[in-house]
Amino acid sequence: MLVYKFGGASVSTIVNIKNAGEILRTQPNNHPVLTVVSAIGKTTNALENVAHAYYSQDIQQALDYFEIIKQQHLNIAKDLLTNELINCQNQLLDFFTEVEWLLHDKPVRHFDYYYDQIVCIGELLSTSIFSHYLTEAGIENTWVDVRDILRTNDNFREAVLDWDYSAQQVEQQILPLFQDSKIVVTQGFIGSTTDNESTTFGREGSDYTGAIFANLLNAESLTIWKDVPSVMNADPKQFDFATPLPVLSYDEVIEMAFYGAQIIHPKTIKPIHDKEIPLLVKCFLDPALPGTVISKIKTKIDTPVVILKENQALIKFQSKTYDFVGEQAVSELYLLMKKLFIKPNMTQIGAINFTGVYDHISDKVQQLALEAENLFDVQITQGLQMLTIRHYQPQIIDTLTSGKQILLTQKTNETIQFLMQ
Ligand SMILES: Nc1ncnc2c1ncn2[C@@H]1O[C@H](COP(=O)(O)OP(=O)(O)O)[C@@H](O)[C@H]1O
Ligand SMILES: N[C@@H](CC(=O)OP(=O)(O)O)C(=O)O
Repeated sequence: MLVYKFGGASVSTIVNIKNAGEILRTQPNNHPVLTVVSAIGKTTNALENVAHAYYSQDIQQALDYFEIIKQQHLNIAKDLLTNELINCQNQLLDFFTEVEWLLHDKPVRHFDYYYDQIVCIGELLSTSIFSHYLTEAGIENTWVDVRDILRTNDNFREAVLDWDYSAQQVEQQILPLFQDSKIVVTQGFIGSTTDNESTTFGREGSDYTGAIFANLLNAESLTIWKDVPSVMNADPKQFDFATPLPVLSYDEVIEMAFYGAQIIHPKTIKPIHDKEIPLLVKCFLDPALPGTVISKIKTKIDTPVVILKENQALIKFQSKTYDFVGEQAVSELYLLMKKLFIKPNMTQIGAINFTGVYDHISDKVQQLALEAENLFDVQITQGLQMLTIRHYQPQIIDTLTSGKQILLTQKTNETIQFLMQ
């Protein structure tokens, strides 16, 4: 059993969808493949706009945004399909109706609940189109609504998997499907509660879904198909010195992901690490390239690995009373962060202040600052960059920090970090 994950980029155009189909058709040894697919291109961002417009009760704006998404998907289906077109359109229309019904109701619950009910549709649409395309191309497959399989709690936007229940569903519902066809197509990123409410695992969470299925199916490997030749020592879109890393250990990749390397979602590693399942990162544009093999084997890395995170916000929490910021104040701050599902990328503590650096997800950062104002004087600095260099050398530090104002630095034997502007 193999698990393949196709991200938004690998199904973003007609050519890419056909290409992903060919990867499945020509997959060596004709293994059964559980295929996890993300929303097409940047659909999730577009659906986020629908959710925000809806929650601020600008219904017309929400419907207008949604109309664009509908047309984009209908156009892709029209361009891609002939025999399967009607079946696919009918399935798409059912999903559209689900969202439109919701958009006509008044919001009475928390934003994160509505976010998940709306945003989950991206993966349902993409998999419907992809599965119908495979059928049309003569590649037998079965489409599955992953919300019938992956059960989560109701932490909307950051749902936690019920492993036992989901394992049962995989055994009872997924495994028998492979008797009919070698390929099962399902959605990344989404799940569902016991009350059949849709949930999501956090942005870019489809890699995690791939890892969940690899674990539950005891897969031979998990392959994540990307638009780059492999995992590299930096994002090639940001740095032209980026070079491929052909082999990596789970330990290295979990650190890279933790520090913000956009190539793999941080939650992906644990489920495959626990069953020692290799993770292959391969290029969908050229499947013959070797890509990167990630496994438990420790490898020495000679080249510095660079991660640059943009859009960071520094929040300085200063004691209002000139009392020390001790364990009581720090634990209250962490409880607040837990409540808001926001985690610091870097922290520093002084006598009368605590400093945290966060991804600037606007609603969360503002809310944290606002709620912390009961306890601290709060000051936010936005628009910062966080540079992390693993296996650092003096020369690369000089090159990458030259001309920058450094606001914070942290250093261990392996990793150096700079918050800069
Ligand atoms: N260390 C890295 N090595 C390779 N690519 C990286 C790295 N860090 C970030 N990237 C970026 O990750 C992108 C692919 O990931 P992503 O866009 O999330 O794909 P998808 O949405 O298809 O899963 C690449 O285009 C590349 O710009
Ligand atoms: N579509 C979701 C989940 C995801 O993982 O997407 P991608 O595989 O394209 O990063 C998102 O954009 O957050």
